[in-house]
Amino acid sequence: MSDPAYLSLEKLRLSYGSTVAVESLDLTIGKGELVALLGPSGCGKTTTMRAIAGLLAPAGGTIRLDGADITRVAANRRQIGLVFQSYALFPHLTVFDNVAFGLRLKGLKGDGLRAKVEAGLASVGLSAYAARKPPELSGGQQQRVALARSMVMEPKVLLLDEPLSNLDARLRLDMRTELQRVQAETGVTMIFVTHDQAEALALADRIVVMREGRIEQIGTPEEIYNSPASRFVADFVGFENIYAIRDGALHGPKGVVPASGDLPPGAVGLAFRPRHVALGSGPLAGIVRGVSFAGGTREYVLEAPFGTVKAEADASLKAYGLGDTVAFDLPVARAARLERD
Ligand SMILES: Nc1ncnc2c1ncn2[C@@H]1O[C@H](COP(=O)(O)OP(=O)(O)OP(=O)(O)O)[C@@H](O)[C@H]1O
Repeated sequence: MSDPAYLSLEKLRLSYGSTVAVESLDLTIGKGELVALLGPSGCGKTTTMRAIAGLLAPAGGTIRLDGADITRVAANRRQIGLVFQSYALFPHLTVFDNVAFGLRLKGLKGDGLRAKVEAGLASVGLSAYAARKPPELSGGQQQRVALARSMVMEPKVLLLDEPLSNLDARLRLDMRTELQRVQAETGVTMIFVTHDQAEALALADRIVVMREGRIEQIGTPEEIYNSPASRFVADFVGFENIYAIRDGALHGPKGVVPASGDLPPGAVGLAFRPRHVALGSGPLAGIVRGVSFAGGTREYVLEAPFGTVKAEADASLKAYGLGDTVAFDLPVARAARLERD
């Protein structure tokens, strides 16, 4: 990464009238990085993107891009591209003319314009569709046109708001690959917003988890997935069994959890993914209250004295039925340790 502080947000405060949406956000993004803003609805992701784009004036703080303070620079002079859902394509213009639109505004025409548009369409695999109009394209193709339309402007940063949310599962995968390829080929810095942890984990170099207008944790997908710092992040990334540590003991909703192993000093809790639960043997026992087949695995809901436990086992292993009593273990060594609530 050539510039580790290519885009920086410093003590950014964003509000709508008297409603404060983002409190005091500090974030540094490197040139060429692909960063995901991840968090539940209302946590301030879109508001942050709007401020970076220049569509919302900050109530406080500074935004710097490529060495310049752009906090008060107009949106159209920031060299920041947007692929927002609300930025729909022009339905009456061809794909070519949609992609050419911004370039024409900049005064480009003739062969120079044609070459740029063709290269843009080629980069998203849509060269053969130049003469079509958006209503004659699939949702995924339309999204790729929107991506090409932004990319031909050679932005310093490309912002994408929920880029995959309108696509079905198959197209989502294609578009993920497409985004990664475009990013690798052009080296453009990308920030995208999502509330889907799988999307963030699959695409991003770094994930910024947001909660109520603040940053909760920043890390690589591996760090966020394996070592959530707080109960909030653990819950958000699929740790189904989260227990608090109090007075030297692990507590579930209905009582003490007799997990095996020493509790880590300083932690406020432990989080186990369903697959961290060792099923079939161990000092604990639970009654199967739910079972579902998930292809490669079976997922169980167990009723234990300290509360419900979600467990997962390889589908090739012995299957348990509703009402069966199953021995299990919660090995502390497999759990994520939570530093904060
Ligand atoms: N135009 C507005 N006027 C007043 N408050 C707003 C406005 N837009 C957003 N908010 C508030 O600001 C906070 C952050 O909203 P924001 O849209 O940034 O969340 P988000 O994380 O992008 O959510 P989602 O995933 O639902 O899009 C919310 O509490 C929201 O109610």
